[in-house]
Amino acid sequence: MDVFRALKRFFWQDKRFLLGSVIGLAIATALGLVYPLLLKTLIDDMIIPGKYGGVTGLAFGAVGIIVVKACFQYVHGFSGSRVGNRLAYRLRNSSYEKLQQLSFTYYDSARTGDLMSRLTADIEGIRNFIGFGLAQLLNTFFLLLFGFAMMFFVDWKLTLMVMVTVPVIGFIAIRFEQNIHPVFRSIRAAVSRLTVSVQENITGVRTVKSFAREPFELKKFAKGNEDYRDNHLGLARVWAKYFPLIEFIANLSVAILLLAGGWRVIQGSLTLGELVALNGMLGMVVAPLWGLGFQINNYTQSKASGERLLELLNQHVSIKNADHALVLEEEAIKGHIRYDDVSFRYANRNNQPSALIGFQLDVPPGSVVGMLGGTGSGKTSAVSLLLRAYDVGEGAITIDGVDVRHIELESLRRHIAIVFQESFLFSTTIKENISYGIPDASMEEIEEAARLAQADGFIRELPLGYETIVGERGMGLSGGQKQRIAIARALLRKPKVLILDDATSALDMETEHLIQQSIRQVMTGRTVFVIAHRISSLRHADEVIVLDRGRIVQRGVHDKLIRQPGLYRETYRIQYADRPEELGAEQDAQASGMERRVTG
Ligand SMILES: Nc1ncnc2c1ncn2[C@@H]1O[C@H](COP(=O)(O)OP(=O)(O)OP(=O)(O)O)[C@@H](O)[C@H]1O
Repeated sequence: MDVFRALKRFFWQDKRFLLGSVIGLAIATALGLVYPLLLKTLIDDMIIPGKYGGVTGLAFGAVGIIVVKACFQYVHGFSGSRVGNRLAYRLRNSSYEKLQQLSFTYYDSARTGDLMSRLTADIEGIRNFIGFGLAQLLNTFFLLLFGFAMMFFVDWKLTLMVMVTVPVIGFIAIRFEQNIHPVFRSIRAAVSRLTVSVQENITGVRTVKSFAREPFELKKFAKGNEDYRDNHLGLARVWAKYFPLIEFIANLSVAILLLAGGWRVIQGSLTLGELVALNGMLGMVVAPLWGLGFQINNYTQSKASGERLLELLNQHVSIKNADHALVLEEEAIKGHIRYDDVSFRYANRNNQPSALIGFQLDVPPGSVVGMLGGTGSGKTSAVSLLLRAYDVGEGAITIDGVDVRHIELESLRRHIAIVFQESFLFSTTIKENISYGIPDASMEEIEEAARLAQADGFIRELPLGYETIVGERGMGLSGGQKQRIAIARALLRKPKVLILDDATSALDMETEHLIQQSIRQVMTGRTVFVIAHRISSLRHADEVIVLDRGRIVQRGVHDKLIRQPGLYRETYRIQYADRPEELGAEQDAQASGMERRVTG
């Protein structure tokens, strides 16, 4: 019950409904137990003595009981669904809120399908148990209590005889629970694996098809499906082992009653009505014992679901606000960024070299920093640390002298806009995608941002213009179009710091050049980080950092770097190799100290 104790905060405020559900069912059940007593009265007091006058009254009494019983059943159903649905609602909200709080580190290893199944199937399992299963489990207990109390009242000796089977059934039920719980846990895990595989297959369907890997995917799915089936077969095996045992022992008690009770009726120490009543009551008590397996199932299943949800809800949030964190005010922030001897290693890469080592950088407000380096050299990691996607391992990053760890997260991220390598668009209109960071932006502001990002033109050519729905539910856009929408989204925020992480890689050089000009115009006096593999994206930077395996190996302006041997010059040579005249002219210009713009 520890799991449910831990989940108490989600349903305890509705304890009245929980109680209503339990008490409603308990009273309805207790009323059901009155029928055998009515039968006893009918046989012993009316049929055998031949006094038929009371039969009508008895029938009306039975109808009355049916009506009251139905009312209490309604209370059970109504209260149960209230508590269950409210609990599920709160759990969904809290889990979703937790998903928003969890940091990048968590998502580095989380699987979408698994999270989806926690938020749907697992919550559903808990809703069913708290809403109905719990009341039914308690009802079985009440039924045993009231049932045997009434049987005691009719004939205690006979009742004691049939009761010997109850501890045996109880013992088997407990063993059953112990055996079935791990099976349920693995069923839930198998469902989650299956969901992950379907979700990944759908998301990556283009890759699957273009590599003609459908047979492989089918095989992979079949493996998961087999796993799921085998788990269910395992469940069926446990059922098959315990169910007949419980049924046999339950029926044994009926046989004991018929044998001993029949003998006593013949002897005259028990009336026929009493035997019929005892038989009826025993049937009522034994029936839920058969169902005990189902209820235990329900309980263990929802316990397994609860464990999975608690695992998510109790997940440690590694990046959060420090006590008395400083709120960065729009007017006060200058944007002076410093990396002081920063080293960093990803939590899931303990045995591997650090992503950044001794990273030192001073970025005065209003400057443009370029970053170049091979794949995996640490460029994205360096900028991710600035917005606290992760916290530095050693050293510190400061903005205007304040350690980013002491700045309120929301205000830190409000002033930094990042355009990622892969632009993500939500399944909504282009307009809403651009205004994602500033939901109340005016149409003019949105259009202006799109113009700056060279996106306005193609957006207007779409049949529904800015109202066109894109993303999963909408129409597809080219990589370059998506990048431009993502850049417009960032520019609309007029951030103090703009980070372009290979954000123009899908654009032709001319468009890229136009966007660079816009950015220079919008970001005057503000700080820009440009991560790129193209020299044309970096050549106007105030300082270019060249990274290799997490270390800064070169730094300086374009003019200086093309004269030094190293990655920058190599990249420059490769990219301009097919235009030796430009390379030559460039070098001549350098020699004569002239400035010449290369647009590529
Ligand atoms: N989320 C992550 N979890 C674990 N390791 C990571 C993660 N992101 C990056 N790494 C590793 O950290 C190192 C630096 O990666 P980073 O993404 O910073 O490189 P990069 O220079 O931006 O590369 P690219 O140009 O390919 O984007 C690499 O070894 C990479 O495998």
